[in-house]
Amino acid sequence: MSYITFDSSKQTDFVAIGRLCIDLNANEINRPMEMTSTFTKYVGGSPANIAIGMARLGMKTGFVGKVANDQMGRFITDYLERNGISTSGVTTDRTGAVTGLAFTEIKSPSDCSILMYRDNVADLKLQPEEVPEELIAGAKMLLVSGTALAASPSREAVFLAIDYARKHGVAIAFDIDYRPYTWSSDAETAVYYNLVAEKCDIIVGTREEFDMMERFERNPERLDEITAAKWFNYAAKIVIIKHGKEGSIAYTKDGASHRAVSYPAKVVKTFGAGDSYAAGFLYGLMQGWEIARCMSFGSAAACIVISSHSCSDAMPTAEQVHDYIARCERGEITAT
Ligand SMILES: Nc1ncnc2c1ncn2[C@@H]1O[C@H](COP(=O)(O)OP(=O)(O)OP(=O)(O)O)[C@@H](O)[C@H]1O
Ligand SMILES: O=C(O)C[C@@H](O)[C@H](O)C(=O)CO
Repeated sequence: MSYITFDSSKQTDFVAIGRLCIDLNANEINRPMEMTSTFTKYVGGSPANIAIGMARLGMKTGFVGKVANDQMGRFITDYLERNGISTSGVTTDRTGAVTGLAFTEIKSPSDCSILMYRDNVADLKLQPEEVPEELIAGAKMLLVSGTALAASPSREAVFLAIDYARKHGVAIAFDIDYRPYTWSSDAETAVYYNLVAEKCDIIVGTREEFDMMERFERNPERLDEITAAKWFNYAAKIVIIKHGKEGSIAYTKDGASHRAVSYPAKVVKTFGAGDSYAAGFLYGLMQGWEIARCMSFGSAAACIVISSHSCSDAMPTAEQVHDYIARCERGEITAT
């Protein structure tokens, strides 16, 4: 059953809006960051990771965002272009803003954390007038990432992008992407996330991220089905709640639900799971696959990324994901 309609006449498959940042992943793993001295630099930012994932899977992809007017900004735009992602919607900040940095700490495969430097970042200075209506209008799907709502003018740019998408029949996916360090008030966070979620066809988040959005509502046992039911009263057709190694649950507007277990993985670090899962799932939807197959594909894509040192660089091709699933089915991959 197809829950989302994609306009096949559109020239671009996927456009994401939000932050373009840099990951600095500690090379000395299995120790605290205080004891590391070298890092490897990758393009980062959740929506950037997802867009790179979609491009790696063969989707014609574009990006709407803002980069710093420095070497990091140029590193990012060069990387996007080398990965076949249109940067026509990427503008350069001229105010001296900087590139958001995510220092990642890998204390153990299951104990990872991210230290984010996000003061005066260029990505939150994206202006509404810098959102290209024609790029969004020509896409099958727009991805909105929640952290872009953390400050003006980026916040207003996102709402305008959503309006463009709805005006032009573009499917809208919302990856909640809640990063507490970027927000100043719980109430402000919940309000803006809810205002966006009401307009989206697909909503993806962890149980904790939905808890943040529901902080003023009655769902004391945090039941996933109660969470999902709310959004079907708005624009949502699919609501996905991710549960880490325990897998994920997808609810659809027709009342069905689909559980997906995770695949085994030789985990290097846990972060990047959500972005690769989102890319794999959304790719599957765009192929017209059943929900369960989309979830499995996303789950396998996540395993490939969490088994790697990077997020963006490790985003897999479709062939790699299919191969990973086949190897798991043959029992060739065991979890560590
Ligand atoms: N340790 C793991 N082993 C195997 N699969 C995993 C593991 N952790 C996550 N996954 C897969 O990735 C999916 C998304 O992971 P998770 O629920 O951690 O999202 P997230 O918190 O958004 O990820 P991130 O850490 O990137 O923010 C899970 O539903 C599961 O399929
Ligand atoms: O989203 C961020 O700003 C951090 C990411 O770049 C990092 O790769 C990660 O945490 C992915 O989940």
